Amino acid sequence: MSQLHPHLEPVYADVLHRNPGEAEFHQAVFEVLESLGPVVAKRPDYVDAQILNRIVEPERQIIFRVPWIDDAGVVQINRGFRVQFNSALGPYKGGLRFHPSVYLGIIKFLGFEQIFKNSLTGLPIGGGKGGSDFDPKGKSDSEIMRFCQSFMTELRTHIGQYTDVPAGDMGVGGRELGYMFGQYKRLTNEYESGVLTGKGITWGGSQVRKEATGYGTIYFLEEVLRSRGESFEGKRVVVSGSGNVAIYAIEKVQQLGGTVIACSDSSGFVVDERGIDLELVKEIKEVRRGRMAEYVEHRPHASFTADASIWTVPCDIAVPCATQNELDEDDAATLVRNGCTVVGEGANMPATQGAARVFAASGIAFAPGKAVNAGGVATSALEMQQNASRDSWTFDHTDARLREIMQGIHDRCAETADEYGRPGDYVAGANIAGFNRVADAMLALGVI
Ligand SMILES: NC(=O)C1=CN([C@@H]2O[C@H](COP(=O)(O)OP(=O)(O)OC[C@H]3O[C@@H](n4cnc5c(N)ncnc54)[C@H](O)[C@@H]3O)[C@@H](O)[C@H]2O)C=CC1
Ligand SMILES: O=C(O)CCC(=O)C(=O)O
Repeated sequence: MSQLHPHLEPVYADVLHRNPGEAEFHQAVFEVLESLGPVVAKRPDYVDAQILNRIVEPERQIIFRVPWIDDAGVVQINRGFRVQFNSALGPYKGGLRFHPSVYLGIIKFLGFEQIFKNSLTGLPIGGGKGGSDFDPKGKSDSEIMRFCQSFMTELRTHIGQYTDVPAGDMGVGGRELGYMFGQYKRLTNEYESGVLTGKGITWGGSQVRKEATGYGTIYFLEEVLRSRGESFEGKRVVVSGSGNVAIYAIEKVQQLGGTVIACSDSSGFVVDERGIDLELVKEIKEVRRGRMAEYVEHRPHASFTADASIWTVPCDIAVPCATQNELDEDDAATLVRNGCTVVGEGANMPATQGAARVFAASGIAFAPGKAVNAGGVATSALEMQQNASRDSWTFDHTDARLREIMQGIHDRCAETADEYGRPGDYVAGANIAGFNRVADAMLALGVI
């Protein structure tokens, strides 16, 4: 707490007191407050209007029962969540996560991050997040469908194109969104395309949404490299994870001339010095829904290592794209020692606070998830635009918009860091630029 500005210490103390046991939420709040000292010093009106105390309290938190019947005919019960965190800039917007680790603290950390991320896009979207402790691993298609239908039966009361627009996150992709949209349509008797994003192309989705978080991550890092007079050409890159974000981050690195030599899943990591065979990863993960260990059965020169850290693999650029707190202080020190010069968070909060401190002290470029991975939600906002105008843009047009948005986010972070006396500090730049836009809107809307 000693690193916080005196106006911010009581805000954080209150968060700890009011949200006991929610470690990830505490971490996400601390990381933002840590950057805001210069802002509160400059803007006493934010302090007077209690903007800080208000922004850390969700506008609404919904927790509900999700009963469903498994293939053996046994009734199962999961818990569903939707945290509608802040709607100063637009309807709540953020994904749904299905993972056994999900509890209120995870959803609140993700929803809190989403406020600033969505603000950074410059688009009219507020912040929210949801999900369930349902574990999709090993479930049949029919079980996934029954779960999604039950989840949506309750969620539908709380969402809508002008209210709250969910999308995918871990464990929620095109298949799950399809089942949820189908159930929403059935319950409401309306084809309200704008209620969910990440939809399939034939039923109201946008080109590039599937690729957007991964591509956007690499477009952001391309700008980081450009600002240092470098490019992806010839760079050795390590990408953790092998899900939606990781797969399309790998694809874009390869298109830009870099070599991704390692990727992972929760069981371990693969190293392929000839470059990861992305078609094989897509086949294993998107089609077979299998494990990364299967990779080496097809590429015997590659290696698979179970239960160890992927960050021991020497690289120029590290892109964590799996999950929160997957890269700790020791991993960060190893990366720096091995010559890594750029780290960009494709996942939400993958670096621990200790890791972030190591990166900051080492002077390497470290760019936070709320800026780097904002391309997913930005393209969701483009999907909402297309739905509202009953339009459908081409892949190239949408991709060009995404690239432009990511360049804008990069420049906004870099310029804000300069303006607040923290040149090169993408963490401070992202937190301050994201916060200021929301704070100004909250001031204008009065005490609500
Ligand atoms: N899907 C999206 O549009 C967006 C996702 N994100 C974030 O990106 C991250 C990944 O999300 P998705 O790719 O959508 O999920 P996903 O469910 O498609 O893939 C997650 C991948 O991470 C792996 N994984 C999980 N825990 C791991 C661990 N401890 N070590 C190594 N691998 C692990 C899984 O095996 C899987 O391959 C999450 O932090 C998510 O919140 C952020 C912005 C948008
Ligand atoms: O596309 C969206 O609405 C949300 C994506 C998301 O969950 C995220 O940015 O973490």
